[in-house]
Amino acid sequence: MEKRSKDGTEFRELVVKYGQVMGKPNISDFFPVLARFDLQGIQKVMGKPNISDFHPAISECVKMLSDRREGEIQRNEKKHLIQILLELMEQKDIGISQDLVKIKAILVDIAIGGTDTTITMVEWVMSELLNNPEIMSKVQQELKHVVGMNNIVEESHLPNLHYLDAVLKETLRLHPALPFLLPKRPSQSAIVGGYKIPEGTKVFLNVYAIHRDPQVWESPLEFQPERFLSPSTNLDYAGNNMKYLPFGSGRRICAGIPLAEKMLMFIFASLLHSFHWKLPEGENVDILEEFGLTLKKSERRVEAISVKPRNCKDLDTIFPTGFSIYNIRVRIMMLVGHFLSLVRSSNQLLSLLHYC
Ligand code: HEM
Repeated sequence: MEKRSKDGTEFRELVVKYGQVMGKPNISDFFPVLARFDLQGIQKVMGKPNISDFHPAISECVKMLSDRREGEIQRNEKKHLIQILLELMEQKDIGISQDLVKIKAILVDIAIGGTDTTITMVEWVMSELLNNPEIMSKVQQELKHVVGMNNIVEESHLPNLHYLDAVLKETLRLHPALPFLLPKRPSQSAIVGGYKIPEGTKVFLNVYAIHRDPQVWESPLEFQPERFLSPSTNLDYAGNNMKYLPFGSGRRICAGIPLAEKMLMFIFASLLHSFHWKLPEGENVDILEEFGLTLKKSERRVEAISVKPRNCKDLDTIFPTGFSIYNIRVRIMMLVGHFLSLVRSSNQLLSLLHYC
């Protein structure tokens, strides 16, 4: 247990370090001729900026599961994501070539793409709700109506939680987890808006600025979930409307949207259904941002008081009464693992891989 917790902490620090270095402006991107001098020491800090940083952790995971695979399948136990990937690796007729390096790359993509972004969004959503108690109370009213106070939140309730959905969308508008998306490099030169973008240029798209542009958003700096409830707005995460792109757009759009959406809905529906949350008297959550690939809160530790309105055994295990937002970060790692274990059929996974 102690080892797992140490490995988890190291892994999390690695993911954060990776994000910080990837997001740092690098003079070599503007003057590639300087790249070999590594003037800002970015290459040095990063070591080898590729997935080999993650190999020990991922390799150990793949080996552990590969060793246990046979026995578990025979005992008809539930298959794990990695087991399904390993099985796909052995099938030749599925139209996707898998090898261990690709499996590791997929796991690293999931680890980097799926954890820090989700954790960061949990912090922003909770901060906005704590600063806007009347909005939190509306979400709780909706939960009372849709779920009822004698039930626990189930997956089937999620599509009916329209106001919570609007709160998440509004938070992703004001605080997009990846404010410049992921950098792209065009394979051909192109002219965009009159500017020539030479082939191979590193391009960042400033979604943060688009989401706060007064020409396309009314009162853009105000937190107003209602703007996502109007049928005329009709904004989703599919990246079809260029004024709202929290998950990007086009062929490199986030591969984990259904998982991310469901996790955030489930987490907040559960947290707000079972607990009342408030800040100590007279305090506000600071919403200052920290620069990096992921848009983090600069002050992470927010002490919120959670008052449990009723006994809820399952949630007690994951979220004991009186924990702070900071503690949620640790718990999310558990939840991401839990949700990934829901991807059980190779068909589901195959369709995911086709999109990756
Ligand atoms: C709230 C949570 C999340 C947010 C806000 C988010 C956002 C994003 C964004 C903005 C991109 C870049 C898209 C672009 O550059 O056009 C991206 C890429 C990606 N995301 Fe997510 N993501 C989240 C959760 C997840 C999860 C849970 C997974 C998987 C388990 C995931 C997997 C990926 C992958 C693999 C990519 C790279 C896609 C590619 O380059 O083809 N993300 N995400």
